[in-house]
Amino acid sequence: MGPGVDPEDIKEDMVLPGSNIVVGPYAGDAKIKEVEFVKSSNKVKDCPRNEERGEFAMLGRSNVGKSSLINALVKKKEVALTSKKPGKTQLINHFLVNKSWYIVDLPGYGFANASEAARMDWSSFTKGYFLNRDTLVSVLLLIDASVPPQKIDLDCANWLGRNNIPITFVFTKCDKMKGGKAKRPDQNIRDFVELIRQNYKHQPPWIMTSSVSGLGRDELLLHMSQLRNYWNNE
Ligand SMILES: Nc1nc2c(ncn2[C@@H]2O[C@H](COP(=O)(O)OP(=O)(O)OP(=O)(O)O)[C@@H](O)[C@H]2O)c(=O)[nH]1
Ligand SMILES: [Mg+2]
Repeated sequence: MGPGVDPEDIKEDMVLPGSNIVVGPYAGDAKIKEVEFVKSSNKVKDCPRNEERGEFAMLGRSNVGKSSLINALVKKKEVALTSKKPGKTQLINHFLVNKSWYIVDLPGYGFANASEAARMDWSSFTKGYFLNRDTLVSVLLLIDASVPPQKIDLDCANWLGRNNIPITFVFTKCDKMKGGKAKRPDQNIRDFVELIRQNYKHQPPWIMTSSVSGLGRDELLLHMSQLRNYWNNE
């Protein structure tokens, strides 16, 4: 999994630790020098318009850690607002990085006490975004590694796959090593990757992260740099 790399040429030291991502010729400057909040939109047609700027959308269950991951990537505490209570992010929020590309914080899906109407609303709203946003480089689909694979995440992954929307699985909360009966993150990830393998012809990239320990941060940024450079050169 890496743009511009022939699968036959992959050597072990080209694979980023804690992932299946291969570093290839498109990998480049991954540093974040500056980030600014641009705007919140409640419709796709209100989102910032600039055909040159690729963007990455943070998607995942409510509370999975989307806003926290954005803050970890940009190394700022409160760029994106976070909360213990699900449903914190309600709009499409654009953050401009290095004056050249966007990170997009989206509302989470599937929080337990959302009404049916609110759920329908979520899906038409965000589905519209995915289907109509030409500058989308990749969706980062965040998956909570501290719980076993959830149907709602697999449904979401399958919907994106069917619609040919590029996706990277980003496992979050990999620092959570609770004992007891709960399975550990590494086992949950293995289970999830196996389920994905059955549904995809080509395995999408996946990577382990933690916004608490910083695990996977630099690797994810490097991955995003090669997706971006590939997108820019297409
Ligand atoms: N242990 C641990 N906790 C995390 C991590 N990332 C996020 N959290 C916690 O999970 C909770 C939810 O984080 P958010 O970043 O607000 O989640 P979100 O996906 O943006 O949620 P919504 O905006 O409601 O969709 C917060 O209490 C975070 O502190 C992580 O890597 N490790
Ligand atoms: Mg959020």
